[in-house]
Amino acid sequence: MRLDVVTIFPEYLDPLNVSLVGKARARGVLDVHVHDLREWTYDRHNTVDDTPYGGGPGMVMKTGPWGDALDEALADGYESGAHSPVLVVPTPSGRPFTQELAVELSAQPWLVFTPARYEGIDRRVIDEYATRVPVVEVSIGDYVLAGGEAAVLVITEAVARLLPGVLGNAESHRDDSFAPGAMANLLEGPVYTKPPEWRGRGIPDVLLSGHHGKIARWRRDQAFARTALNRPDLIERCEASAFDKKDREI
Ligand SMILES: NCc1ccc(-c2ccccc2)nc1
Repeated sequence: MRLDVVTIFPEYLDPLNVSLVGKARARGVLDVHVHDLREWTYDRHNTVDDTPYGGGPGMVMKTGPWGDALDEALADGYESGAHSPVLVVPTPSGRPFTQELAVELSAQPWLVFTPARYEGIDRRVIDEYATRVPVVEVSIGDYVLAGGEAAVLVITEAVARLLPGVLGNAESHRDDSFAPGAMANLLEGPVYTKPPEWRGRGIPDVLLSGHHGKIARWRRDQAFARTALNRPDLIERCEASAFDKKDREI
C-alpha cells in the first residue's frame, strides 16, 4: 500500500517512522510519502490560507497550493506504478471511523491523506478531486482538533495493522474488540500476566483453572459487562449472548 500525506506540518507525521507502521515501511508493506504543502506556495510568506468568503472566524486553506500539491502527489504515485488512489479527508463532519472502515481502507492500494488546518480546505478542492478519484471524509470522533494530522496517525495505524505481514504471530487482529466473531462489538475485558500475585492482588481463579470453556465464558462475560458499562450502545449489535441479564450487573 502507498500512502501520501499532504500537510503543513510534515514533522507531525514522524511517528509513521516508528513502531508498527515504521516496521511495515521497513518491510516494504507500506510506502509512505509525506509532502509539505508549503512547497507549493510562491509568495514570500508561503501563504496557505485566507479569510473565509461570507465572513466568520478563522481562516480557510486556499485552493492553489492544494491543487498543485495533490496534482504532483497523484502524478508521482501514478508514475511509480501506484493505481486507484482514494482521497481520505480527516474532518469532524466526516463518516465515523470504525473498524469496518479501517478494513475497507486496508483493501485499497493507495490512500492520499489531506489533513487540513484552520477551518478546513476550500470545498472546491474536494469537489475537484471527487471528479477523478473516490473521496472519503472521515471523522475519528466528536471533538475538534487543531488539524487533521492526528487523525491521519490514528487511521494509518488502524489500517496498517490489518495489512498482511504487519502483525506478527504473537499479535492478532482476530480477537480485536471490533473484529467479526463471538467477541464482535464487545470491548476488551481485563487481562493478566505473571507474577501470580502483585501487591496482594491475585489472578481470577478461572484463569488458572485450565478449563478453556469456562475461561472463554468468563472472558466473554467480562467483555459484555464492560461493554454494558461503557458502551451500552454496542450491546444490541453483538451476537445474542447466553449471558443472563442478571449477570450484567457489575
Ligand atoms: N474527527 C477528528 C477531527 C478531524 C479533523 C479535524 C480538523 C480540525 C481543524 C481543521 C481540519 C480538520 N478536527 C477533528
